[in-house]
Amino acid sequence: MASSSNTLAEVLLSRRVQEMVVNGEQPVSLYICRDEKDAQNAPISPLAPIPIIDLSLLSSSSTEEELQRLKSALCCWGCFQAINHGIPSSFLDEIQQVTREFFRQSMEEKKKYSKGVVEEMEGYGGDPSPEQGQFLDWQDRLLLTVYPYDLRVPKFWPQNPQSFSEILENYTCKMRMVTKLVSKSMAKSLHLEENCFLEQFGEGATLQARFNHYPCCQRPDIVLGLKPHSDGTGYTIILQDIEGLQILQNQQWLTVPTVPNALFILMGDQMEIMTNGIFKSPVHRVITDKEKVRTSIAVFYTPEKNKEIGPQDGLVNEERPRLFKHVRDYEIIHWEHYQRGMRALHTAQV
Ligand SMILES: O=C(O)CCC(=O)C(=O)O
Ligand SMILES: [Fe+2]
Repeated sequence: MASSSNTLAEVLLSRRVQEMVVNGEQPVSLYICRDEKDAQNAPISPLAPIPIIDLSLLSSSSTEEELQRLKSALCCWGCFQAINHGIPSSFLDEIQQVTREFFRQSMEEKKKYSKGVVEEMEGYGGDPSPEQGQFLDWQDRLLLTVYPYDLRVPKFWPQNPQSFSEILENYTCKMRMVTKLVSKSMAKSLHLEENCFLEQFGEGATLQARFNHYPCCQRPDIVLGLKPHSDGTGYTIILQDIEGLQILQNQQWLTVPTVPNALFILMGDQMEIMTNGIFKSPVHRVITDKEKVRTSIAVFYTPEKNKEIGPQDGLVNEERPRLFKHVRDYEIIHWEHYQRGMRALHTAQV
């Protein structure tokens, strides 16, 4: 049975944050993540010196030097800024523009693509209501499965702006190219057969696009755009327009800088499992801002449904004993933990 505070969460989640902002409403208690005293003492978050990797140096005749820079980025940070990925900057501008246009439309138009409040993941709205005691995120989002094609749910694909679907189709092709190159390069950087991660992900590996809209918030000191979490994916490819994303490194929150035309690529828990703990899946969050609206597009790359994944053979040996079991559909257990404000990685440990 739903508790009273869960009912309140459901009432709040049936409304859009964007609507509350337009009505001049202040965030109510369920959006508040910390008390004001803690907020006053919170240290400022410096920019994170996240390595920049030139993807053009990784294609075909990969240079060993760039591969080792990639490996080192993923061992230390679990993420990197990918430049020279082959996607024209004009196209990156276009997909960001059409995302902003989607969220600028009337509520009536956007609500044609509404998801259910309590459980449904895909569609327009907020994430399903978390467990009691967990706070809500100051954001609205549109989540769409884009690959494989037969898993798409067309009723959630916006008809307006009219170019939305075509641009997303094109972005899906580009993301597939990026995942192939990055998955192969990660394998090569660890001196493994180049297709080994692609084989673990499987032919039917899924790509989901999450369009995040973070409206302005009058209390950025106590309200977050997205709560701290690691991703349950294999890995995630993020396009951000302005700063706001932070990663936790040595117990300190650091801001991910915006690098012009870069894709920010972040390991999820399943890559940490497949690399037997060599690559890290970083905890991250999104902060809010009083004056600036933030838009990001996160593409989640996740192993095929029902497919078992586990530490790659060449990465388990006497010096490096097996840290993780084989798992299947890990993202489901990840989500159950996420809703309780917990990480799920320990459930995969041996
Ligand atoms: O908005 C962002 O930059 C990150 C979003 C994110 O972490 C997520 O959707 O899982
Ligand atoms: Fe995330």
